[in-house]
Amino acid sequence: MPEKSPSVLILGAGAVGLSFAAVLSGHSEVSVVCREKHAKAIYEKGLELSGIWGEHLIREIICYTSPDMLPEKNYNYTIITAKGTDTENICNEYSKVLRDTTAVSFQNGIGNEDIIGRYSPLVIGGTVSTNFGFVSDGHVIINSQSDPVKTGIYPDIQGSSKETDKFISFIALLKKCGIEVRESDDIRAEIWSKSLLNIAVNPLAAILKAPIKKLGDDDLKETISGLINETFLVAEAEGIDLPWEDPDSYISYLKNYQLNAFGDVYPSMYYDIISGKRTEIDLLNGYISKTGHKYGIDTPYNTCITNLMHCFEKSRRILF
Ligand SMILES: NC(=O)C1=CN([C@@H]2O[C@H](COP(=O)(O)OP(=O)(O)OC[C@H]3O[C@@H](n4cnc5c(N)ncnc54)[C@H](O)[C@@H]3O)[C@@H](O)[C@H]2O)C=CC1
Ligand SMILES: CC(C)(CO)C(=O)C(=O)O
Repeated sequence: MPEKSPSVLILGAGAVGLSFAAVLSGHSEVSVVCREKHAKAIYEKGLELSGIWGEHLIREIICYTSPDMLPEKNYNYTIITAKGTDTENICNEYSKVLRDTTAVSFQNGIGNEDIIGRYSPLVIGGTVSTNFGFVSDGHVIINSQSDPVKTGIYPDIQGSSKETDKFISFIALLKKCGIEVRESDDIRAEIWSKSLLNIAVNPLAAILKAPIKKLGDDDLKETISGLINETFLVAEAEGIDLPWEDPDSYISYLKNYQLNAFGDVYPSMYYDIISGKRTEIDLLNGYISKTGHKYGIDTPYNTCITNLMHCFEKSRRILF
């Protein structure tokens, strides 16, 4: 069979990475770095994808479970979909690959692209406002979505024409595979905008063991306002141009649109907690707390929720 072009490697392929692998395999040669249990299931029965991005069963996915298994090869694109807590570690393990590729982050949180930029000559940032989960090993499901994928050259579009061409080809590939995508000339602002949702929703849903729609409860109004107000202040200090005029305009959008778009599903942080894993709190609320401190901005809500999540992480690890 002739090799499909371009070549894509997905590093840290779990719910998000395997879903992208399934759809990208239509028009590219996809390899994934994943855990043994998924590799085994994919080789036995193929990679299965269900849900709103369509039903797929793909047999030609190449799986690797360690750096020494990778062939000597320059991948056109290397997409990182590991949790933000694992970004540095996975970049380190796969640094040889990252040296000669365009690296893309499809992760939550603030700071991943800065880490990846130390390993790769060109970084494309991305935000994904879609809910992904597992049916079983090697079988992923996409439940709901509030926005298209947004991507842009990180930190801004001031790249060379060669870099811009690589970015344009990447967008074209996503579109060809049927992924709804918007290009952004200010991906930092997009990452902060997407993080507002995760900052407001993820830790509270994890602590309350509640689906996303429950975050509209009046009892949580003050807490969510506190979290978002502080994030707006820190964003301003960082020179981030958020697309909402003020915190209340974003909170209306959250309540009237985003909470309903996700409804009954649970955010990724909930699954981290119930499976006893570390969460991405330090790249979200923890990032606001730490950066606020740098500028002398008080962030009591974000600091409190970050500390609570750290305690919760520890106790869940003891319980499970
Ligand atoms: N699940 C969701 O609905 C959404 C998740 N996100 C974000 O996307 C990112 C990925 O999330 P998920 O796919 O849910 O996480 P996941 O935990 O399902 O997948 C990450 C996978 O990477 C693997 N991994 C980590 N380090 C590795 C290494 N060194 N070698 C091999 N495998 C390694 C993990 O074992 C795991 O299987 C996170 O930043 C998350 O916040 C964004 C939007 C929605
Ligand atoms: C968009 C959302 C809330 C989808 O589940 C997400 O980013 C997450 O789960 O972390």
